[in-house]
Amino acid sequence: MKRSLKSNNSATNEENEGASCSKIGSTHINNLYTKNTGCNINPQMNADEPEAQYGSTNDTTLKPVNDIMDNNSSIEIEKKSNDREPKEDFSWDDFFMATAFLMAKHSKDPTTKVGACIVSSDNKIVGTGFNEMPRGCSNEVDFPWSKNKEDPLKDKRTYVCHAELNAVLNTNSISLQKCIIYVSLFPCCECAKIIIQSGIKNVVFSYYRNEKLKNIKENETVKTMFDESDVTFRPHPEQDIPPELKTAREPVKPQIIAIEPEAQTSSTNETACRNPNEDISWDDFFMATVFLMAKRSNDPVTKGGACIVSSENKIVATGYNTLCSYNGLSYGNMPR
Ligand SMILES: Nc1ccn([C@H]2C[C@H](O)[C@@H](COP(=O)(O)O)O2)c(=O)n1
Repeated sequence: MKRSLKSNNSATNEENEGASCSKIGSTHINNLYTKNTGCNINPQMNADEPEAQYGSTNDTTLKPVNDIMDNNSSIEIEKKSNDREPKEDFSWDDFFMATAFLMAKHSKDPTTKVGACIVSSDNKIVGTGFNEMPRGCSNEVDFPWSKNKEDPLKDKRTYVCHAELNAVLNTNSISLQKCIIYVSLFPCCECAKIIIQSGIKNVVFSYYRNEKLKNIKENETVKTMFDESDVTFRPHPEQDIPPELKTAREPVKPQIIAIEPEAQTSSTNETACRNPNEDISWDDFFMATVFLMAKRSNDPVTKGGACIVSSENKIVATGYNTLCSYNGLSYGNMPR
C-alpha cells in the first residue's frame, strides 16, 4: 500500500514556510527528511537546535544540511521502528515528480514555475529542465518575465523555453526512446510535439492549467496528439509530493503591462509551483536530490544517496545503497 507523504506530515505548509532560516534550501532539505518519512539525520547532531527554526516534528529537529557538512559529520538516516518498507514510502513516481518540482524552483518566472524530469526505463534521470529564458538572455529589460498583449517583443512567451523542451535538450542520453517525462504542469501543444518527436512514450503530470476554455481545448488537442502517437499520460497525485517542494503562498502579482484577461485569474489547479520569493541554490537542489534518492534505499539502518552533477548543473547519475539482487541477500539475513 502506498502511503501519502502528506498524510504523515504533522506540520502545516505555514509552519514549513514560517521556518525562518537564511539557508532556505537547507530548510527544504531538512523538511524533506523529517516531515515525510520516519527517517532523519542523526538527532545527536541537533540536540541544541531550537525547534521552531526548522519546523517542528514529533521526533526531532535538524540542523541545516550545510551546517552538518561543515562539521564534517557523517550523515546518517535512521529508520524508525514504525517505518514501513522504504520502497512503499517513496515510490519512483514520487521521487521523479518531486525532482520535477525541485527543478521548478529554479525558474525565474514570477507567475508559473514548471519543472520536468526525464527518466529512462531503468529509472535513471536522463534530463531535467525548468522554464527559463534562453542561455545568455538574462537581461530582464529585453527579455521580460511579463506578458504584453500589444507587443510580443515585450512578452515572455516570445522567449521562454518551456521546462519540457529544456529537459529534452539537456539530456545526457543518446536516445529518449521509451523514457518517461515527469512534468509539474500538463504539456502545451508545442511541448507535446517535442515530447512525441523525442521518442518519449509516457507523460506523468501533476496539474492541468486553469480551466479556461482555451486551456481545455489545448489540453484536448495534446491528448489527441498523444493518443495518435502512442504516448500514454497520467496524473500523479499531488498529495504525494512533499509539501515543502510545492508552495502554498499566494503568488506575487507579476508586473504585467498589458495583462491578458485569462492571466488575471488563476485557479488553484494551476499552481504548478508558484513562489517567486522562494529560492533554492543548486547545492541545495542537488543535496535534496541525494536525500530523495536515499529514501529509495532498502537498508533499514543507513540510507545513502548520491547524485553526480556536470559542470553545467545537469544531473548525470544518481544512486543509493542497495544489495545486489542476484546473490539472494536481503537486509534481513545480513549480519549487523
Ligand atoms: N507545459 C508548460 C507550460 C508552460 N510552461 C511555462 C511557460 C511560462 O514560463 C509559464 C506559463 O506562464 P503563464 O502563462 O502561466 O503566465 O510556464 C512550461 O514550461 N511548460
